[in-house]
Amino acid sequence: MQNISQTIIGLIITASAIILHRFLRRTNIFHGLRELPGPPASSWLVGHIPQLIRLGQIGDADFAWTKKFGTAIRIKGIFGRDILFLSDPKAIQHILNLPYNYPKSPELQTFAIMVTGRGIFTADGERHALHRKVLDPAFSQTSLRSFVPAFREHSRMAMGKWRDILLQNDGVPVTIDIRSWLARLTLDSIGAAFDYDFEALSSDNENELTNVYRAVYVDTSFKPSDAVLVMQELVVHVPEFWIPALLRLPGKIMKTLKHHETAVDNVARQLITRQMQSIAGGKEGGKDIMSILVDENNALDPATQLSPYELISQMRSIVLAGHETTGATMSWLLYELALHPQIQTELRKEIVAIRRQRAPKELTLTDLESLTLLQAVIKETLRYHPTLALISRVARCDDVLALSFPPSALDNGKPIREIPISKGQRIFISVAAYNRLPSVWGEDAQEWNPYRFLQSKALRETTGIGVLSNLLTFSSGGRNCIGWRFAILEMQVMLCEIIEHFQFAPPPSNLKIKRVSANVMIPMVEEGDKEWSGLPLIVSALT
Ligand code: HEM
Repeated sequence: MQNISQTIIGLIITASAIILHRFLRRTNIFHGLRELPGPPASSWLVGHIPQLIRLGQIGDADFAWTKKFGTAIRIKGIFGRDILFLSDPKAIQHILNLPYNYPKSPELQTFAIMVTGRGIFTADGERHALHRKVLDPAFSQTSLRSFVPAFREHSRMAMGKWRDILLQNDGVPVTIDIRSWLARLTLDSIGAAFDYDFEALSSDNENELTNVYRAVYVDTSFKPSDAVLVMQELVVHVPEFWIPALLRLPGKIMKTLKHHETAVDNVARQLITRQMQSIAGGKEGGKDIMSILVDENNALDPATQLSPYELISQMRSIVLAGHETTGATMSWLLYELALHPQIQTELRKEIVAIRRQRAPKELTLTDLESLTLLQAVIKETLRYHPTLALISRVARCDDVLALSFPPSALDNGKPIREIPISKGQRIFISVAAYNRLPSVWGEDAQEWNPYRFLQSKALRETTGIGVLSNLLTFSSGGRNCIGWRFAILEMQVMLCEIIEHFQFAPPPSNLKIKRVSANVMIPMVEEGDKEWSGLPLIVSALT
């Protein structure tokens, strides 16, 4: 009897120790993060998450906290969890250069599996490296060059539709929801890169697929309630093999995700079958992304090859990651040009001048590269409006992070130069805040000013972050955006076509444009007490 009670007491003590240990780890009472400054949280349940993704405009909290507390801050997540909130270049660089030591945080990973399956976006470690190896050739310079005619053709198709709208209005400038058109244009452009017509532009209105994508972005993540935020945290504990069952649950979010899965998987299956049949028939494979992917995969040792499910997930990942991000960036770009008419005119002059030199031939890639203001306008928009404003990670092992800008004037008077990181530590990397650090971008970092990219590099602090001009917008390190060159090229082509022929002015004054979080940062219109996702601009035709 005594033995039994001793065993029970032993079990209770062990269980309590485990619970206490987990609690302490979670709240970081005893380690380095407790020294860091940060804003007070008004809710234990959801911490600062609403400020980041639900209240005000996206980036507002990031800018205010960074200005007040510095580039390494402690904030609160769900159930009082401490989160390291970073905009510090050295610390960010370290984390992103070790992608498998700092994988995606579990709640993001679970959601990403629900949306994209098991493709490049959700693969980890060696499997992720294999996904990149198989995909890299589809994003080579040669491959990208072959997509240019399709980018051009689809831009012209969208412009033809805008001309029709203007004609119906007797040529008088008209308000057009540019975001909806750019979402359709970028969806068709990425479809063309898969040699598939999503028919987003040719349909009279938004078609089933464009609606599905809009729903994936807006319905699943715009202004999530506290209950949804807590659910996302709890779903992490559900084993992965239950995810297909979760997608069958009732409710708007699950219904949208299931609808998206079915719609895109059907297309992906058709494309894989088409390429397999070409190979079986001895025909030369296509040059589109899926054909290259299937060919590269077939060349691998059969033991390591990607499964058909992984190939399908690959298409889901690329189409999702590749169209709305570019569409939203282009929307913000045209919005900024509408707000800065002088720069819009100067950009048009640059484009028209090179077009006159080349006519009747199309512009070459070298021509596009030579347009310095065009490059600067794209880079400045990527800096100012990063469509993925927050990158979320978790530490897989203990580590130490060195800082570029140690927070000074702490209570004990000692600046913190390094932060000890414990295994399991959640980290939010604020792309929005880093991209506007005055210490990196200058005192006018909070202004949209493309000329900063035309000044001497010496005027800006070089952080070595990212794939392009110190920007964090395409992330950095081994999990950077594989499609960044695709996005830049597509935007260059679209911009050349559109700015030459159309002029943009700000939306009517009763409409207020806000930057909101809906998986990506999208424009939201406030019209009285109504809110809708879109970006209406006043458009006039020039030629
Ligand atoms: C302006 C447009 C774009 C922006 C701002 C952007 C941004 C990003 C960012 C920040 C990441 C890292 C996410 C993370 O690790 O949590 C990422 C990853 C990715 N992007 Fe992009 N992206 C853009 C366009 C594209 C395009 C056009 C494609 C494909 C055609 C693409 C495909 C991908 C893929 C497949 C990944 C996952 C890479 C990996 O995990 O190895 N993106 N993107």
